Amino acid sequence: MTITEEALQGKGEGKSKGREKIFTNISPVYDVLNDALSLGLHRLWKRRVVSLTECKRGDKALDVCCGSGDLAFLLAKKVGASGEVSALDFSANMLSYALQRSVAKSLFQYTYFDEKPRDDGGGDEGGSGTIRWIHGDALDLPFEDCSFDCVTIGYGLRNVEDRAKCLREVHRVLKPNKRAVILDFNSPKEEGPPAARGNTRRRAGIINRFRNFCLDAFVVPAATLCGLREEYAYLKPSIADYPDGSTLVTLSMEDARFTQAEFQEIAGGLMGALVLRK
Ligand SMILES: C/C(=C\Cc1cc(O)c2ccccc2c1O)CCC[C@H](C)CCC[C@H](C)CCCC(C)C
Ligand SMILES: C[S@@+](CC[C@H](N)C(=O)[O-])C[C@H]1O[C@@H](n2cnc3c(N)ncnc32)[C@H](O)[C@@H]1O
Repeated sequence: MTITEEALQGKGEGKSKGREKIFTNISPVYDVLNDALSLGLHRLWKRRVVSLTECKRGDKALDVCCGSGDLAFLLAKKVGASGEVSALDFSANMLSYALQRSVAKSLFQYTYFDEKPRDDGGGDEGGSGTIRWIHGDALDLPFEDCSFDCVTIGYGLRNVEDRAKCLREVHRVLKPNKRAVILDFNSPKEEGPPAARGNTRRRAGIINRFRNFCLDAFVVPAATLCGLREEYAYLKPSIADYPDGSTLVTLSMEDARFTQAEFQEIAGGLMGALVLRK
């Protein structure tokens, strides 16, 4: 069974182990390939996610499926020194890269700026908030109910074994009337009566075909050069298996009991942000 087959069709523990293996294997090149293959645009998409959270200085933020920490670092700037970020992932390797980046960032701040850390307007005078890196499972968050002022998931909901359970956990740990924002690839569905949905179906087809062309022509070949063909080949079927925006909205409201849910397309429809309020 290939690593993709294990991750998508494995039974129980096997599926989870298969997915963990993918992210552990890609962790050394994850950031570099994301920057190269999205021409750095993924950073803008993540900034958009953090601004959609409405989180502010002094808040307590949670980044689930944090990986190498992109969203956690952005949240730390946003909440400032008086705030706090918890960043959780089930891959120890990904977390070790996040920690290395965290150390490098704090060294850089003090090495190049002899005065207090530069405030780029995102955080307090005193720089970024503290980040707690936690080795844990998105399906069983180790936090009390109503712990956080905002929650983010960047390219994680598609990868967890039980998306509804993950959404319920996010709802549980979020404070009332606060926001969770979930970023991932957009996977518009092309079915539906042709007459009623001509343009929508056509646009969905264009988005899906363009994305899959990029995955086949650039992403997987580049990953193959790094010896990670299988791991990146997982992207296409995992995106195809991911619900479209309206289905994610329905799942968030009806199963996870969010009071508000909205799906916002990003990057011309290639990506999407699910914006939820408890
Ligand atoms: C940050 C991005 C993807 C994160 C990501 C998520 C996963 O589930 C993976 C699973 C297995 C391996 C890797 C990942 C993974 O990296 C999005 C940007 C990086 C993408 C790899 C590049 C996608 C390119 C788009 C299809 C086309 C972009 C066109 C743009 C105009 C440049
Ligand atoms: C594509 S990476 C996203 C990393 C980061 N959020 C970003 O935006 O770049 C997906 C991450 O989800 C983590 N992950 C997948 N399933 C998980 C689970 N059940 N619990 C915790 N982390 C999980 C993986 O280990 C991986 O680091």
